Amino acid sequence: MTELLVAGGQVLRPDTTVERADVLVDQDSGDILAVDDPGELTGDDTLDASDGLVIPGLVNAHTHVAMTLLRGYADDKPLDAWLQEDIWPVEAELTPEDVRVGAELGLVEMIRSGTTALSDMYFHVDEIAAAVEESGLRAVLGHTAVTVAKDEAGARADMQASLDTALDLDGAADGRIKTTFQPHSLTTVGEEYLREFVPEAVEAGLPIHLHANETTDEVEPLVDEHGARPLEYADDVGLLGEDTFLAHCVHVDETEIDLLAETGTGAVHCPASNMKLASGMAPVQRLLDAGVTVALGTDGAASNNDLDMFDEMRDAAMVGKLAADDASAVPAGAVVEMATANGADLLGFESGRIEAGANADLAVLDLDAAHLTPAHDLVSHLAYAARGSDVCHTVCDGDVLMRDRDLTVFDERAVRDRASDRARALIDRAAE
Ligand SMILES: N[C@@H](CCSC[C@H]1O[C@@H](n2cnc3c(=O)[nH]cnc32)[C@H](O)[C@@H]1O)C(=O)O
Ligand SMILES: [Zn+2]
Repeated sequence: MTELLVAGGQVLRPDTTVERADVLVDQDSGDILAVDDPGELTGDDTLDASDGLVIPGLVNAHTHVAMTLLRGYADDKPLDAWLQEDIWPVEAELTPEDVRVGAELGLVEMIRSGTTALSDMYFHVDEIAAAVEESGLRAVLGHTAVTVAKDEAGARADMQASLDTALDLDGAADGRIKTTFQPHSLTTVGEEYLREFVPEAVEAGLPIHLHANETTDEVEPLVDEHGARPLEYADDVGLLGEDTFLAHCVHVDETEIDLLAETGTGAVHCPASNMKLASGMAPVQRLLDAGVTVALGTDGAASNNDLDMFDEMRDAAMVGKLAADDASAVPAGAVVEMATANGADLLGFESGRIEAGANADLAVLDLDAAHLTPAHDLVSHLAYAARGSDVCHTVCDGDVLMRDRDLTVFDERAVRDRASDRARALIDRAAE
């Protein structure tokens, strides 16, 4: 057994208190063996956490990781126009190789900013899985199905591809990859396809991930068509339940919040994307008060425009207060839980907590910085003052993926060069 000691630091515990402790990791099983007082534990190798804060690896519970290639390509537009006029035409030109390097770029960015698990929605998923396998990170992947603007055969094939991908890839990369069945949203997948395929996914035991209630444009047509709120319709077609998590949930009313709580459906809040596309402000404190598990996601890099979960925590706390008109809403501890334990719970991973028996997925922040001085409250710093670039070490499944800011996986320079070249060629192709 090879044991790694994360030594000399302060540690964020599952109850969001911080204490001086060492963390012992079993690198073979990828689990945390023990958390104990400084100096009590010994290991074969040491990761120096002095001047550091050891936190669970952050969980990005909703993203489109390969969209890094479109970062800064189309800004300052609302969701519908942004997707239809800019994003979808370019995505139609994406090759498997593009998706591979876009994913690699996003995963590099995640490792650099202390994210160790992601939930992704995209296509050419084999390429994303290969990149995740190489990265050492943990991920929930899936093929996203869209049926609007497709003939019946094309629509059914896309839904079937979502089912097949989820069944085939589950458990890949030694169990670091899990999967979800992914209808894109309640307005981009037709009712007949949901009624046909959702029961199959549930029967197969597949978790489900989709976009829901992101903009008012997604709510009103459904209310007109079904005479019910979107999440009542989602419940009617069998989409809600403990194995489902919904991205966004911006425009949800009290009935829908209760429905999420009653069915145990999770919500992934994406504050930066919601602000940038002017989608609206999710009622996060009301969701939390109702007992809904709320996690955090960056969404794709084209609507954020980075994959830094520290920004997301800060944005969630800020816009949560504004939405509730209450400065005590969505406090620091709540956003830290959203970005760690809640995300892990929705994704179905034993991570998100620094405790014996949990996955050894963690990040160490260097606290020796002007913007983190003084240190009245390190949980406050995590939510409001820290940045992804403060992360000095990242560990996932017991493996050190970044040590002293040097990546041990990927040739970062080569990934960035290839991503820049492919992004440029992609935009040129789309313009032809
Ligand atoms: N475009 C493909 C499949 C969709 S993959 C997932 C999609 O979600 C898109 N996406 C990214 N951010 C958002 C968002 O905030 N809301 C809805 N879709 C988004 C993303 O660009 C990507 O096209 C098809 O038509 O078959
Ligand atoms: Zn999205």
